[in-house]
Amino acid sequence: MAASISTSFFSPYAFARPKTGSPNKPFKRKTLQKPDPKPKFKTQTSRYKSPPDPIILSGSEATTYTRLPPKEDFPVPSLIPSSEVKLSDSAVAKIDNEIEDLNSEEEEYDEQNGDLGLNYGKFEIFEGTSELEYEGTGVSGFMGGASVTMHDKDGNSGFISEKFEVFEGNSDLEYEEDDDDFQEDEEEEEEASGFMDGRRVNMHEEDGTYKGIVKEHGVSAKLYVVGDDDGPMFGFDDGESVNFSANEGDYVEGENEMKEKGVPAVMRCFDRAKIYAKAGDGGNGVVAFRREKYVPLGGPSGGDGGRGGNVFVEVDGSMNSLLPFRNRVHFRAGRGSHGQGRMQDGAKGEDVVFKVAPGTVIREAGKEEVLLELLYPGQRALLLPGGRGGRGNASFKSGANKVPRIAENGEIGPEMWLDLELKLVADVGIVGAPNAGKSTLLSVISAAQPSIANYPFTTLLPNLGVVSFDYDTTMVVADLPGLLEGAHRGFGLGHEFLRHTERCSALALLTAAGSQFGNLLTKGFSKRILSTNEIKNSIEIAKVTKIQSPRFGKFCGYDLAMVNQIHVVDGSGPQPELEFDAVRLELELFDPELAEKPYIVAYNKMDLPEAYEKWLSFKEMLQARGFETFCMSAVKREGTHEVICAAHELLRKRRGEKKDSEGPKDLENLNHVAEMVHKQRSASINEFEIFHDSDSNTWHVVGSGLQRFVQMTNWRYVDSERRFQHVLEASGVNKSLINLGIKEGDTVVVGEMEMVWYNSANSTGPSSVNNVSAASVKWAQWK
Ligand SMILES: Nc1nc2c(ncn2[C@@H]2O[C@H](COP(=O)(O)OP(=O)(O)OP(=O)(O)O)[C@@H](O)[C@H]2O)c(=O)[nH]1
Ligand SMILES: [Mg+2]
Repeated sequence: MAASISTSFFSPYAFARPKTGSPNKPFKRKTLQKPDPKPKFKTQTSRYKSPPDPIILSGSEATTYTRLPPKEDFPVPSLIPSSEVKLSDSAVAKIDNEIEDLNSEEEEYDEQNGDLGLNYGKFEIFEGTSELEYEGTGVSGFMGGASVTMHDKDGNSGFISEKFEVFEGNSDLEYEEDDDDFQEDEEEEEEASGFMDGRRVNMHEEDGTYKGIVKEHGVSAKLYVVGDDDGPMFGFDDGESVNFSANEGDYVEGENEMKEKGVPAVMRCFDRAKIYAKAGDGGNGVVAFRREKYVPLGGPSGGDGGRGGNVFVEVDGSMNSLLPFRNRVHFRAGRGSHGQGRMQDGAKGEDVVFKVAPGTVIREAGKEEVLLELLYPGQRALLLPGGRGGRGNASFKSGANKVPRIAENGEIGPEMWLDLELKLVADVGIVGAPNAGKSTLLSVISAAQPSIANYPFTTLLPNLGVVSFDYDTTMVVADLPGLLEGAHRGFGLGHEFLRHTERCSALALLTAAGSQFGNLLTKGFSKRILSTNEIKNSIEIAKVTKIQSPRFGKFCGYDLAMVNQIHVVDGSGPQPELEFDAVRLELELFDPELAEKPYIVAYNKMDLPEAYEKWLSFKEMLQARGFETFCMSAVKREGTHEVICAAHELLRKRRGEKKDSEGPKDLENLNHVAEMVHKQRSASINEFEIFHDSDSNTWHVVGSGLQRFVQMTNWRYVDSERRFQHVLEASGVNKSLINLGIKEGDTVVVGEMEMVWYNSANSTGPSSVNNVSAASVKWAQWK
């Protein structure tokens, strides 16, 4: 109450008015220097992140790829020169040698022809592979089997003929224009073209901005470029900064970082996304009075506003990538309805739920701290709670004030930019003996490019690939290191290894054990098969290691339950049946549960006569044991489709079973983020800090409780101002300001309100609030 304020000699008045309340005075925005009293959850940091690790040729890094399903008519170079293939000189192995030859040849060529040449580094950026052949003289060569026209030194003639499919034969990037048009455009309007991520884009001028269209996976994205011809140019593609330069090879950095060149957006967005979530604002309360015949003095009847909608995040077991977030970035819950007369409260705002794949980690954008780690299908977390509805005047009725003319605004819902990262969990693991053709299979069914070579242990770390059946149906397949002797490859990799395998559960388990085998082997068991006991010991050690790393253990536990297997058997081996049994035994010894997971058997290398001959007996043997077996030639891409269809069927069944049997039971309470947000926002009004800006004589009162109070105060109502004065007094703000030496005429800023300090002693008296305000208040302004 105003009277209580008068007890102090320096009785302060801080007055506030909304900007609309001052029709006569011009609205002025005041620049405040410090501090920044921004609400905690409005953090907006750069949308750019450090670039992903470059893709390298060696198979020693865990890599993730995705692409559309292989098409029969896809223009891939024939790798098999004749019907019979000797592994030692198989075409796939040959490519490695050819790359080496190419490198040396290329250097020679550059030396001889100073001004024409092949820019090897340039090709490397396209997904890091180098199936690149050089034809010799002239200005053309071959890459991935497609003709490539070389550039001259200026970089302005020539381009890769055909479409972007030339890059490893699997990218669907293509230009809008065809080549001929492109050449013409280039001559007529040289400044109207440039390079984005190494690709030339034709631009046209429109309203002073250069615009162009880049087509990717059949979807065209508009590219806007600003800048001048001399300086670097920056482009924006779907609002995202892209590297764009006038000259090929120039590198233009984005705001904070550079993008990985040549990687289609689909791949970049596969396991990362940045989204915006905002909970709904609360509805406003209203001031209303009951007016009814025969009911004199009906009393206040303004209802409360409805609560804003919440933002939930839910794990969807059928998702295995974050690609859907390419289409939708903003998730806003509905706002609560306003209250109405006759004590009618507003309706609650609509909730919004965004779904993520199992294994998704959520962080506040730009921060390291993990907010949520969502592993299990069905898990649901309240991420942002909706804003509280404002109270209507019926709620302010009290013995002292039976006719309250006050109602609150609804609380603004919290908002947050979130970084999502998917720590991928494989749906299917390809297991088998070393050299069985596991990596070859993965390379054929997905866009993954694992190292393939005709010797055991080529694969040291898991490779992941996404197999797409259509745009909606995909599964993640992991190519695992060879199982039998692959164990001893773990030696020396230690925890580096674990870091990489974090994303691939099944593998993680197997290889963790492997590294222990490796340690044993180095202790003198080298080059001989371990005894069962030794293997069991190793497994125990491995399990302990696994448990020591909580996250690792968590993923392992989860993945183990999820992973199905494609067991690839090398048909060309001396005894495929024995090889098959040995791998099963290994799995069983490692973890009986793992061995019991559903699997299909794929008998590989059917193109080789020795495999073909043994196929029938192998099939009969497995049929007798009740297994369905497929035969295929991974290299020739024959029979692989049936294998992945069967694997997918297995997965589908399993997902169905899991849904029925497990469901989201015993799920831990994941609402801690919402609780944290709520706690921060509803801090007590007594918790505040005061900062003084002596240049402008401004006092900033910063405290989330007070700021929230200001935001929810509806200044249209007379009583609001009195209540606000009371809060300033009760919270101790006035006292603190006096102690700090505030002087008459100084500015006080609380939340969105700006007021002038007034000493009541100089005024007509504290009780006449209205008079004082008329005489002294500088109208409050919204910042
Ligand atoms: N003829 C023939 N050769 C194949 C076939 N599939 C794979 N190969 C060859 O077998 C060799 C081994 O293939 P990879 O895919 O590296 O085998 P892997 O199982 O991944 O081997 P590790 O990673 O060492 O365990 C390579 O030389 C392949 O070219 C096939 O269907 N037919
Ligand atoms: Mg391999």
